[in-house]
Amino acid sequence: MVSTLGGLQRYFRVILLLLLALTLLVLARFLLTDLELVTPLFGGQAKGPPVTNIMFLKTHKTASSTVLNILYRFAETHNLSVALPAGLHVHLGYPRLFLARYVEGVELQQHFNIMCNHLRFNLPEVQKVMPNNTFYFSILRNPVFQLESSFIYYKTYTPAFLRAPSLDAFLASPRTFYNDSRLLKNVYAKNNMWFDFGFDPNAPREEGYVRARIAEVERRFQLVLIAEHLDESLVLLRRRLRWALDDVVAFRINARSALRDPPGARDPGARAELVRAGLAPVRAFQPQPLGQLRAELGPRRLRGEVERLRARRRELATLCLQDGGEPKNRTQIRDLRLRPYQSGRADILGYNLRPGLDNQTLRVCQRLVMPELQYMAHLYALQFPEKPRKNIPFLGE
Ligand SMILES: Nc1ncnc2c1ncn2[C@@H]1O[C@H](COP(=O)(O)OS(=O)(=O)O)[C@@H](OP(=O)(O)O)[C@H]1O
Repeated sequence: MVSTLGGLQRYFRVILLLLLALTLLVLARFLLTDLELVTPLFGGQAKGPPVTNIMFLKTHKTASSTVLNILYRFAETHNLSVALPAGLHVHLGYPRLFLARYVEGVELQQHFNIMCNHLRFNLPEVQKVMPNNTFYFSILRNPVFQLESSFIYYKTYTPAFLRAPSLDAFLASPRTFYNDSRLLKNVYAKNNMWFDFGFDPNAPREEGYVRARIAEVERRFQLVLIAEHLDESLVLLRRRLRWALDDVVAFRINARSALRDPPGARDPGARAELVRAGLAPVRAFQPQPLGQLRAELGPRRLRGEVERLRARRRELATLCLQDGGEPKNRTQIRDLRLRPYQSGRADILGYNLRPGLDNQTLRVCQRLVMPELQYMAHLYALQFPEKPRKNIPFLGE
């Protein structure tokens, strides 16, 4: 009887200890989560006012219009000056190397807060326009996807693409179609991101040369976003710029309709082919925004931040967009101010807004979906009311 009692006591003690351990575990987990909730967002982040002097090197076909929309909205909301293309131009001199004189009003106003339109990077000239404490960042995309996007978008403009019957044919034998001598029109066909950074896309593929150029980029650019991990990249951008969540929430701008995609470019052989053909020294860029973020925030917090960003985007899509945010093709977009510029063989998608939005909501929603050219023209009119408006011809189609 005594031994049975002793056995029961031991049994209950073990159960009690297990329960205690379980309670502690639950409590610890709760406390940890709770701490994350109560500590200010991005605890450990350098404190200070939001960063407002920013140079974004907008590379081609890399989700850069989505980032541009973020910067335009921030500039407009905070009444910041933007280095916009002069006169009726829509680029800052691209594909020529950037010169300060391509910026409207540069002779009157020496420095601007934000520079983000397409340009070919040329640091000394950029420095004439941007303040010393400017935050420099850019964006890169997997060169295979970038080239696929570029091929369709510039199909009817770039000689190398014009001559190629299909993307597969181009990838199988790029030299058949690409000609160095037509560089300025062929920039979209070879190492386009490399070219945008101001480098020579036809330079010999020497390891030392490539490494030296990458070191230059690393010295100047505080951050390089990766299109394939855009949400994580935006979390990191927000952290660096000390911005609010809504400042970096954006819808996908300038996407192509899937119906017109040619098959083939995404097969694994295509990448090898691209690299073999010398089309992608950019592959040597290996920035690690995800690695940096995981180290800074920890994987659980990073997941939480990305989820917060996505949840807010879903919320805004429900608030602003027709049909739950389903992108629309050019014929479906009724408001010309919201119809994106169309190019080559691409069917570039945009959005319709929900009818019946009140004025304040309409303003916010319009800006979230306003295509790049229209937004640039809008900012230009605000910044230079005395100048003739930018002419956006396709609006009249
Ligand atoms: N959020 C997000 N995530 C991933 N990818 C995105 C995103 N936003 C835009 N995109 C894709 O980027 C392509 C358009 O790039 P750009 O805006 O840089 O084009 S442009 O040079 O300004 O014309 C275009 O690629 P393709 O659809 O492959 O053509 C867009 O779909």
